[in-house]
Amino acid sequence: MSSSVLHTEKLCKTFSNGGVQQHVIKNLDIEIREKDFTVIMGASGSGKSTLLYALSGMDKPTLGKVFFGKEDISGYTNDQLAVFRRRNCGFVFQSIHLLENMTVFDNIMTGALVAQKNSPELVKKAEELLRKVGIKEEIWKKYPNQLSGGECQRVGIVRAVINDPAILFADEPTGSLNSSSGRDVLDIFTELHSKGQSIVMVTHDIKTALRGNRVIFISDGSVVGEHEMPVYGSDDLKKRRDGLQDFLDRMGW
Ligand SMILES: Nc1ncnc2c1ncn2[C@@H]1O[C@H](COP(=O)(O)OP(=O)(O)OP(=O)(O)O)[C@@H](O)[C@H]1O
Repeated sequence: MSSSVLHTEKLCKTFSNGGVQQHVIKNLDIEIREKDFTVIMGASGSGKSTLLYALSGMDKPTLGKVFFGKEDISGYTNDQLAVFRRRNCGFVFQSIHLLENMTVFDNIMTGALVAQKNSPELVKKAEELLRKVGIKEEIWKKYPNQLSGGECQRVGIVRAVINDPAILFADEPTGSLNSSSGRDVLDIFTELHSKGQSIVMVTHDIKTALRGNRVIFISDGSVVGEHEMPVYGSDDLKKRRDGLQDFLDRMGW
C-alpha cells in the first residue's frame, strides 16, 4: 500500500452567492496516495473542481485542513500557497492557457523553478519531454496560436511536469479535444502514471476515468463511494469498463 501524499480533515468550502451561503464541500475527508492515479467523479455541481482547487492550494478552505504530507497548508497566505504550488503541483486544465507572445519552448521554461531556469539540464529535460509527448522540433519555436488544440494541451502537460511535481492535478484535461487528441493526452497521463507520477484528475467521462486506478465519487460535497482498479493496461478493458460502470450505477450516476 503506497503512502499518503495529501489528505484532508473535515474540509469545508462555502461560497456566498448574492448573500446566500452555498456549502459546496461539507466535512470532507479524503486521502490521496502517492503514485496513484486518482479520479474524482460526481454529478455536475457536486463540487469536484472546488475540491481539486482546495486540494492543490489554488483556493483556501473555509474550514478544515489540507495536509501535504505532514505540512498543513490550509492556513497558508496567498504568497505561501503560490510557492507551495510552484514547488509541488502541476496543473492541466480543460483549456490550456499558454502565453501567446512566447514560443512553445519559452512557455515551458517560464514554468521552471527559478533555480533551474534555462540550465542545460532543464533545457535537455524539456526537449526530451516535448519529444515524448509527440511535439516535434519544428514546433518548438512556434507560437501557441500556430498550434492545434491537442498540441497546446500536450505542451501544457510538459509545462505542468517540468518541475517533477509531487502531484499532477487535472480538471477535464480532454474536455475541449476531439477524440483522437483526447486519446493522445490520456496516453501521456497513463505513461506518466506508469513512471510513478501521482495524478489527481476530475472528469465526468468514463473513458477518461478508466485511466485511473482509483475512482472517488462525490455527491453534494461529500465522498460517497470509492472504486479501485488495476493499473490501466494490465487488465481486460471490457471487464474494467463494466466494473466502473457498475460502480457508477450504484452511485446513482
Ligand atoms: N468561485 C465561486 N463562487 C461562487 N460559487 C461557486 C464558485 N465556484 C463554484 N461555485 C459553485 O459551487 C458549486 C460546485 O461547483 P464545482 O465547479 O466545484 O462543481 P463540479 O462538480 O466541478 O461541476 P461540473 O461537473 O459542472 O464542472 C456550483 O454550484 C458552483 O456554482
